[in-house]
Amino acid sequence: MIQNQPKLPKEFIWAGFDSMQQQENNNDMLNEPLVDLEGFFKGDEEAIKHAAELINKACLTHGFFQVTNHRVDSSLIGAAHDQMDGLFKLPLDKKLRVQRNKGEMWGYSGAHAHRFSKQLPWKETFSFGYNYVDDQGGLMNSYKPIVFDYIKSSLGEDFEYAGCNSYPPCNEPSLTFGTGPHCDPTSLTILHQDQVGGLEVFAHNKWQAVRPRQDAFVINIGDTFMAMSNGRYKSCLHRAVVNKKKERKSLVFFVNPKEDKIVRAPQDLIDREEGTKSRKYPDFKWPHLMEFTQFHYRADVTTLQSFFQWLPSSNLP
Ligand SMILES: O=C(O)CCC(=O)C(=O)O
Ligand SMILES: [Fe+2]
Repeated sequence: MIQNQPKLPKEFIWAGFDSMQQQENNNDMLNEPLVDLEGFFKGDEEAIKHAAELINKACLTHGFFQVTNHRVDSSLIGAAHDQMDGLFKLPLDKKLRVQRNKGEMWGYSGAHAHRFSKQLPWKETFSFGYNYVDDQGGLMNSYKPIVFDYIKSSLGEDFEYAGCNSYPPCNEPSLTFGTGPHCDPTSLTILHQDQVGGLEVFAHNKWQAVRPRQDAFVINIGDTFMAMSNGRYKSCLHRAVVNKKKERKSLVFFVNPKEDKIVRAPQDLIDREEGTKSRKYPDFKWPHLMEFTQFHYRADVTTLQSFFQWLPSSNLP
């Protein structure tokens, strides 16, 4: 297994990459808003207004916040982590039976080696599709109303997929990344991390660590939501670093528009723009951005610009 090697194999070395800055000595903690949803669930108007203000400000600046009192039972979150732990502990030959091959969206993958040849991420992942079924108050049902309504009302039934990440300990953590710097191509990403820590967000011109909170879900804006808001809401630039001693795990849930819907900022939002009132992004459909980021390009800081350059040549319907 990769983590047992004394020296970092060269495919995993990201040194020289611009965004390595501050990898070592990164003690800054992000002061992201922690949004308490208790008042939202109780219908307390003042509390809802306050939560909306916090979220709005976070989305305008760095696209990242955490929510507490989300009403997802902690035992359910614990059970999801237990299941994930069990998956990663399986012997490699069993994991490889569900290997995610080139051109596929789902399955097990070690370092995404089937997609990239260099600057591999120091992680293992399981990716799977998720079809929403009413689970009578379970995990998905509980947070769905909060974050999904806007996307649903403007873009129809959402399409979702999920993943589990495991970042093994690494002998030379400052030379690599668990997940390199990127913005998610998604509409929204919802993540629950264990207590090890390693998620970092680029905010106020520096990389800042996200304090792990067992009781919170991390929410971040992705490129699709940024396009839908005509660039007002920032797609969150983030990365995951690794450490020498501890394995870290995260559960991640991606929310996206339905395949046939056109991603386009609403006209009334454009009308409210100052100055030229122009659209900042061409129209697109989610499957095209997904195709681009899954099979042609590793999501990074400039995914959207690169996508719009690629799109005309893609021959997609
Ligand atoms: O594991 C993490 O904290 C980040 C994962 C991530 O950014 C992703 O899967 O897109
Ligand atoms: Fe991400």
